[in-house]
Amino acid sequence: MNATEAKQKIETLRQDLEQYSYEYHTLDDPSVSDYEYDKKMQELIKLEEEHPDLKTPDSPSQRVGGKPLDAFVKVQHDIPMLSLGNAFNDEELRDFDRRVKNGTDAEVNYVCELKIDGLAVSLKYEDGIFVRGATRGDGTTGEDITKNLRTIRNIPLRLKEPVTVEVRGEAYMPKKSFMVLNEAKESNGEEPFANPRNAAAGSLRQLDPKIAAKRNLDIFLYGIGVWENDPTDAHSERLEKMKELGLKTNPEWKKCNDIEEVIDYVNSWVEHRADLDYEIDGIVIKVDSLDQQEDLGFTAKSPRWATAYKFPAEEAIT
Ligand SMILES: NC(=O)c1cnc(N)c2cc(Br)sc12
Repeated sequence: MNATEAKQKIETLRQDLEQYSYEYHTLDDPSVSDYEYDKKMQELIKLEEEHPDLKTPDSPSQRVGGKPLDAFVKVQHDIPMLSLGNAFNDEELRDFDRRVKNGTDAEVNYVCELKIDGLAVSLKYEDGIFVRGATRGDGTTGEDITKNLRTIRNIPLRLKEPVTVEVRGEAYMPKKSFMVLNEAKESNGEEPFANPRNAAAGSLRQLDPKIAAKRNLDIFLYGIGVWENDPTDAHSERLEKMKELGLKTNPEWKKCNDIEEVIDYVNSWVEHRADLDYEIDGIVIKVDSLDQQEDLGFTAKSPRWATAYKFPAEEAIT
């Protein structure tokens, strides 16, 4: 096989493997067996070893790569990753709604989303290629944890379109993985993690990507930092476009026409949060229109166009 044929074969294998991984991890609907996947991965690795000039960081063969880091590099977020104001009961949600309506003349629609109890992260894609992942840090400065985030199978190394965008989301550890990890820790005489959030944060702050790769972490993407040629006018459109790009968004989001519908959504999840296979600590409510978000703006710390309804702390998983 000459270099041109090898390049074409490598590209075909990568596209197949990315599609299989997306079907398996994000859609939960694999079209091939693990054997078929592994056979193609071995073929890709062999071809890349025979043609090292064709091995690139976005290859599926490069997910768990490199030796342990000595330390994490600090990174500046182009747009600060802010925190949210809180609401603790229905009346405080109505207060939020009144403040929003005082800040805009148009009719207000909201988007409600589950507030994932994990570690907030930023993923940067340039021309569709995953180039950098970082923790939220203090909102302005985070840590570069790209190598660890690359081990999360639901983070595509290449988007379905060559867009340049920075997306934000929450990396988390599913409840089942948390229990298995803590059982292993306790049987090794190690201190168990207190909760899945600490386990996710502790795993992503490992300097050795091979450790993070074993922690079965997952992610939901829910926001946008910088987006070149952003084609959307509403947050709900962004969630749909992110999914089209191959990014994993949480399926439970809901567009609500008024605050009473928001309150119904919140109260339904107070009752059903234990049914989820991941932990949530509340509901995030956002004004859907991006123009209205811009009109409402920000306080020093938080957007005026969003709030977080906080649940009481959940009983520890035992
Ligand atoms: N869907 C969302 O916007 C969302 C979900 N889960 C979270 N932990 C957070 C935190 C911020 Br800040 S936003 C958000």
